[in-house]
Amino acid sequence: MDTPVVLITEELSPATVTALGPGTEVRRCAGTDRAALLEALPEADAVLVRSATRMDAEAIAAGTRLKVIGRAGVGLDNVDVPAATRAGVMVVNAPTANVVSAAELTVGLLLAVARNIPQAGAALREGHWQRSRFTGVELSGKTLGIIGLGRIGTLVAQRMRHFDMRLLAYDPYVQPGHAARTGVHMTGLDELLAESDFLTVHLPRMAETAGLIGFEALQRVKPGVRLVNAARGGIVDEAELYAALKEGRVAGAALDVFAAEPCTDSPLLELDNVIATPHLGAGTTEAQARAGVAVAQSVRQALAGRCVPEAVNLRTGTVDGELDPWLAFTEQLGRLFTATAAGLRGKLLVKVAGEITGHDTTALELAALKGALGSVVEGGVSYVNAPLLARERGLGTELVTAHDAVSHRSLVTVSGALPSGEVVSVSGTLDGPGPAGRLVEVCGFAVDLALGGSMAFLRAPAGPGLVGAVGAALGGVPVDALQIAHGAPAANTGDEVLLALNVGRPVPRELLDDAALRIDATRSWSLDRAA
Ligand SMILES: NC(=O)c1ccc[n+]([C@@H]2O[C@H](COP(=O)([O-])OP(=O)(O)OC[C@H]3O[C@@H](n4cnc5c(N)ncnc54)[C@H](O)[C@@H]3O)[C@@H](O)[C@H]2O)c1
Ligand SMILES: O=C(O)[C@H](O)COP(=O)(O)O
Repeated sequence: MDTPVVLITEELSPATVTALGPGTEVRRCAGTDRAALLEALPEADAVLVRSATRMDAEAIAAGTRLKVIGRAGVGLDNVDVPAATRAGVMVVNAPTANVVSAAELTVGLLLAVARNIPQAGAALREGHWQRSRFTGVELSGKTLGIIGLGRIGTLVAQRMRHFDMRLLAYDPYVQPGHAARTGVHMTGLDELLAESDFLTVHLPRMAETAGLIGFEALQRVKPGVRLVNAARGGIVDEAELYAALKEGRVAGAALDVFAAEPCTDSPLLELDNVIATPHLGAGTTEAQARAGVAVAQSVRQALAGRCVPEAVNLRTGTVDGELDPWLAFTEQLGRLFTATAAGLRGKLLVKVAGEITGHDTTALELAALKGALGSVVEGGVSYVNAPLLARERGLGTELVTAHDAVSHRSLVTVSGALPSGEVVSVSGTLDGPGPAGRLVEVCGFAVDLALGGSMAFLRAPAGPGLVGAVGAALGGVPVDALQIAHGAPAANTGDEVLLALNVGRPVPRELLDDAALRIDATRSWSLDRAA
């Protein structure tokens, strides 16, 4: 396999590259240079971005080899996650890496806007010792209205409690118990706006929140309120804020984020009662190291073809290391299922039994689906888009678990019913000899063959001379193992047997047809080595 190319499009901590390890080729381009980005993406297996690189549908489509987009930070408003999902590209972020830094910056901005610290410092540098001009207000005893009580909002609340502030929050999605534990009183937005001396915004930017603090909200604020936004630009309407600041209804604003970034020419920057920072919330050595390393580790896993449970567009639980080999194995079973069923209809049932059920096996359902769809869907199937592709084809999936795997320590079975009602199933286990895992059942026939590489199967009436006839038909195809399998006791396999073969190279269709003809096979199929 070629060394995967990881494209880094923004300034990331040096620890990020170290965490990517030696098995990747790191390339760089400026994510804000659209032409350079679109030119570099077709050769990238992974792209690492922060908030300034627009990974929209066009950029994702340009990344024809792309397997993963790593966002070294929280916000994903610059990544078109649905477009990535459709393209089978995993999206990973580092949702907690910079929250403490963002909360600490918010505390700094609250203090700065209360005490005019940047303005006073700038005046002093210009030679003006002006004490009364920069008289501020205390935080103690005032009410802080927190809009969005998620990770950062909560950290801000925890910190501002120690400034003796009364804490209100508006967040319709937060459980009252959580707020109470943080010492915050939940209110409606109107009440919060009317009562707060300071407002701080900690929402994601999305359709519902864009412009939330606009004309109407700013009409309802307590006169003289001071506002901090270190979340996302555009949640506070900049033109309306400008008007409110000019009027004095809002006494001051501290802004770390802007609707369009970089932003150096906003009229807001001309106002004395506005202080501003250039999107510095995550700008600490610690946050950058944490975000870069977390995302690099996820990217490595994704490039190794593993499930990354932290991926935002992946439907799975935690994946224990012990489950890793079962993922690839179950994918193989999924491929064999499709070859055996000669199609996919209705529902794919994934049964996991035995010791591995001690782990969260949700990912095995995805693995089976990925394998089952892989050979029949054009354009690449990944853990990410497999559920979507299945839904589009009307294919359902169900995972069932059982403690007891009967004669194996652990067993995975992938099965489904054909329109005729016939049930197709394939079962295998990783227990026992051989690294590839063993195929132990095919449609009720008990086999014991290595699963992997190329295989061929013929279902035919029992009788003498089967092996010789098949051997003669396959001619020069090297046969590593051949078994005549009989139906398991409870299986409805009639008087038929299954000839199952491990072969050294794919069996050409015409040779398999010839073999089938010679033994009156009712069905024959093959599985080629996975690409
Ligand atoms: N300035 C920076 O550098 C910086 C750094 C980190 C994060 N951020 C931004 O800060 C914001 C908050 O980050 P977080 O990690 O706390 O996110 P989070 O998801 O933990 O919290 C967001 C909260 O907003 C609430 N919410 C969503 N829609 C709402 C609505 N319509 N009304 C009220 N509440 C609503 C959610 O219930 C959630 O509790 C994000 O936009 C993130 O991108 C900025
Ligand atoms: O969403 C985030 O993580 C912050 O806004 C930080 O963005 P940045 O990585 O571009 O600094």
